[in-house]
Amino acid sequence: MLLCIDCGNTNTVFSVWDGTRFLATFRTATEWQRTADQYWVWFEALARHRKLDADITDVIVSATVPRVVFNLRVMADRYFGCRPLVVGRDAALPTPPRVDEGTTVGPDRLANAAGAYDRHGGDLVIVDFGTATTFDVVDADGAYVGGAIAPGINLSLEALHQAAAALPHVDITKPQRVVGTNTVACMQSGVFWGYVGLIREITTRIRAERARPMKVIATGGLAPLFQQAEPLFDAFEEDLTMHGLTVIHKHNESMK
Ligand SMILES: Nc1ncnc2c1ncn2[C@@H]1O[C@H](COP(=O)(O)OP(=O)(O)OP(=O)(O)O)[C@@H](O)[C@H]1O
Ligand SMILES: CC(C)(CO)[C@@H](O)C(=O)NCCC(=O)O
Ligand SMILES: [K+]
Repeated sequence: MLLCIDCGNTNTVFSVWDGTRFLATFRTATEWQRTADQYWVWFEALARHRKLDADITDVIVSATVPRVVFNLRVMADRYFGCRPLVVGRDAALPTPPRVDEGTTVGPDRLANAAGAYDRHGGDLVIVDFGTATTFDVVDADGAYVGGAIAPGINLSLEALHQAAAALPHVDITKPQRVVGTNTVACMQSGVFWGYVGLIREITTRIRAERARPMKVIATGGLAPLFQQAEPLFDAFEEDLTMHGLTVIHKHNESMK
């Protein structure tokens, strides 16, 4: 079985893929100091709790935090007896990205592109609501060809709180009104409706710049909240990055 690891700047997610479906998904905060043994103790305890009979033979990693790769490699070697495929380092992609020379595209964006192309074909914009909100553009042949990076929603709210003494910590929600009548409502309005505008503007401009119809695919925990307010996306894929990792793994297997 394949263990897919998506290490974001905020959260690290382990998903076990049996070749047809994901049997289990476990989430933990990303901490670059975590050792191979710590990962394994955490994973093994949850797997046992879920009575997961997972014989992991392969590991694939997307790490937006480069420092975690070393310990994940040690974990794969020590506990699963395998050498992991690391996206952006030793994993071949179904279609290589077309970006400026010397640019290192985030591995999560490359996985998103591979996963979305597999499910929807080409000419896509993927909107991923993580630590950052990323827009990934996928060409007709499945290549990642660029996009946009905006601050993430929780990051924007946190930045307000950090920088302004009178602004509290606030969680995102869809406000009833645009005109807030208290501090929290004002902050939620600014970030929520500001984001609706940001998403609409960037997807509209990408479509215009590329002068062709493009499907907009959303992923990440906060996507449904925005779709509720306005039809911004053509589809929502909960597990897009993970699905992309299985696609990249399969491609590498087929080349052996
Ligand atoms: N209504 C909500 N309010 C606040 N947070 C939410 C809400 N719904 C989902 N979330 C959070 O959104 C996050 C979605 O995770 P996702 O994997 O998309 O990105 P992330 O883990 O935050 O970022 P990264 O992948 O960059 O580490 C989860 O941490 C989840 O708890
Ligand atoms: C933009 C993030 C932080 C989103 O997780 C990640 O994809 C990343 O670190 N990217 C590197 C830069 C780039 O993708 O162009
Ligand atoms: K993510």
